[in-house]
Amino acid sequence: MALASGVRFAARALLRPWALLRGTTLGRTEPAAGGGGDGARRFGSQRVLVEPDAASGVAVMKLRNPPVNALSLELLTELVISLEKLENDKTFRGVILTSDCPRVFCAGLDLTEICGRNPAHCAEYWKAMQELWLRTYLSSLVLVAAINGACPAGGCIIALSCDCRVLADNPKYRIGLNETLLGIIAPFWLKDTYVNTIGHRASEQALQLGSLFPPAEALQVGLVDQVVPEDQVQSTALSEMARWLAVPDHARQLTKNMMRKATADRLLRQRDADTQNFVSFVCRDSIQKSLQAYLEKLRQRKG
Ligand SMILES: CCCCCCCCCCCC/C=C/CC(=O)SCCNC(=O)CCNC(=O)[C@H](O)C(C)(C)COP(=O)(O)OP(=O)(O)OC[C@H]1O[C@@H](n2cnc3c(N)ncnc32)[C@H](O)[C@@H]1OP(=O)(O)O
Repeated sequence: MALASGVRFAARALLRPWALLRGTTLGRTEPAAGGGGDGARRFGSQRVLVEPDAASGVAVMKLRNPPVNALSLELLTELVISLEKLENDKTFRGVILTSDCPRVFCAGLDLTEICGRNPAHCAEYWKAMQELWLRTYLSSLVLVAAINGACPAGGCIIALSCDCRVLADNPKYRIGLNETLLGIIAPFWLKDTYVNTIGHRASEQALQLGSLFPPAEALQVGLVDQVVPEDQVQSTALSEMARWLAVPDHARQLTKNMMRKATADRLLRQRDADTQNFVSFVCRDSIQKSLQAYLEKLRQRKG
């Protein structure tokens, strides 16, 4: 499923400089750990490790931005570029998205990218976040989230943009859009993604409360599709992938597009306005103070 040509062009124009300037070593290949079947060769970049298995047409894409896979500008850029590379390689039909960091799938936006940063940087950062959501939400590939750690806010959005979600049964691995607890709010396209997944009333309540659901509740509300013991997350994700790949790609992709295009188009129609809203919102003194206080609280937790 091709993204709107405008988005594709924008993505290339938007991302190419970062790929060059941000010191990624895209395209570096190395033998996959444990051989990986027919001599599969891992590739990726500094913060995203891709383990492709050409025989099955499935790649595992691991977020590798310790300690918590905070969505830095570099990680956002490298995720989009790695996903685009897999989409352009017709060998691959599905991607399992998971974390290489212990205990955390993804901590959401890297708050240091919007705390104390100038409006121009916040705008650049938010465009990269929009791009990652558009790429994952509309991807022609089957995307399965193997959630092997905490998954708040932006991490939850990445998981929700996948076609299905498998969560490790660990009460510390909570998932949800907790923005209100930071004194901020989820933009409309995060809200739309939530509503499309768990329904309006559940989203209305969870968004206002900033709910972070433990596995059993996440399953019950429909935020995840399966909850399994931690050591079965990857194997379960593979089984789920096989179920989705049993469907002819073209029919599945057209159906996915039918279900998701209206939501994505809503952002595409007002992408600049959304960026301006984001910048003017997060650059407010009161919001900056909230975010700084939240970051401080995070840092003190370890003390
Ligand atoms: C009226 C119209 C308005 C229009 C509105 C327009 C739209 C406005 C949009 C505004 C933005 C909306 C979108 C937001 C989405 C987000 O993602 S916001 C980020 C939310 N993320 C979180 O709340 C997660 C915070 N982190 C944690 O809860 C925990 O770190 C963890 C559970 C993920 C992991 O815990 P643990 O393993 O114990 O690690 P820690 O010791 O907590 O952290 C280690 C280290 O990482 C730092 N860190 C953690 N999270 C982040 C982060 N998100 N960003 C940056 N840094 C982070 C943490 O401070 C520690 O740092 P030090 O090692 O102490 O330096």
